[in-house]
Amino acid sequence: MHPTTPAISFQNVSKTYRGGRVRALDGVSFDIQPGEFFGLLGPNGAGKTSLISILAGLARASGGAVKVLGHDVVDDYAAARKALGIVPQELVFDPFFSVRETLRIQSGYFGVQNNEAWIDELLENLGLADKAHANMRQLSGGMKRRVLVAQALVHRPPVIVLDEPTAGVDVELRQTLWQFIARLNREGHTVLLTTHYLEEAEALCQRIAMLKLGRIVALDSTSALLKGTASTMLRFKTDSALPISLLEQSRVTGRIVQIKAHDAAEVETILGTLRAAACPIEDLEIGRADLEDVFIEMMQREEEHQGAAA
Ligand SMILES: Nc1ncnc2c1ncn2[C@@H]1O[C@H](COP(=O)(O)OP(=O)(O)OP(=O)(O)O)[C@@H](O)[C@H]1O
Repeated sequence: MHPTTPAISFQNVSKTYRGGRVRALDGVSFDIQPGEFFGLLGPNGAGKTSLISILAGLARASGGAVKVLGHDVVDDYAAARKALGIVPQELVFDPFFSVRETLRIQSGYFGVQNNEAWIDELLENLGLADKAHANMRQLSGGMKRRVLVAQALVHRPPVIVLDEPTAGVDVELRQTLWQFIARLNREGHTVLLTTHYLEEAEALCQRIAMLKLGRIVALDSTSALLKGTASTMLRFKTDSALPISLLEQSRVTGRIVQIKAHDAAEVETILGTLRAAACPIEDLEIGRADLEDVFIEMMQREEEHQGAAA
């Protein structure tokens, strides 16, 4: 393999449904480099599942190409699939096999022999060691999800794809999972994560792509994305209407108001404006903007852009 071959390459990928009436992906292009921990974020319906399904070979792109370590997911399916470890959203298992049997079968599927030592390591690291002989149907939802992760990793894939792996998952599993995935990433595995938990993406991902209505609306290092936005956020509660001059930069949810500021001087100006307008505020907090703020800002910008284009 050439050293610059991307771990995953999306090249002008499009996907339409219902005879072209629904455009789920519209010219998506980006590369993920070997060893990266990459986040793919987007609101419901953005196209994340469509993109991951095409990557996994479960769906066909309507246009463009996807490659895994240089292997086209259609023309060179077996090689591309073997390079991928995909942790799906849905729990699908044969209920009659034990956990260890499930993992052995999956190893066999990828032609990996004598895999017991790695299976033991997976069971240990995912907190499944005492469940090795339990039948799948006896496991709780959280335990089943751990087996899904083990199953995805059983053939030691260089590229790991986690599709909303912690949706509805307890804190303990989230921690166990992230420790283990972070270790695999340090050891050189590439990780692609789709998540709704922005704090997870912020903590784990080196680069992030934001998808909206089938298009990439932002793609940058996590730190650059955070820097590109207003760095400070004022949060407070009020029962009064805000001064008009502050409305544009504010987000109001019931009594809770969040106002973006670029620096300390702007914070002072905002507080001065509130005072001058005799707008009483409670529970003032001044904090750093987080990825959620960036995300909302990007999504709003895109909406304005779409509005202007229409
Ligand atoms: N089989 C299908 N038939 C018709 N439309 C579909 C189909 N699958 C997805 N879509 C549409 O394509 C768009 C993208 O959906 P997709 O599931 O890829 O988004 P997503 O980002 O994964 O959303 P979520 O976070 O809700 O899973 C949506 O408008 C969705 O309604």
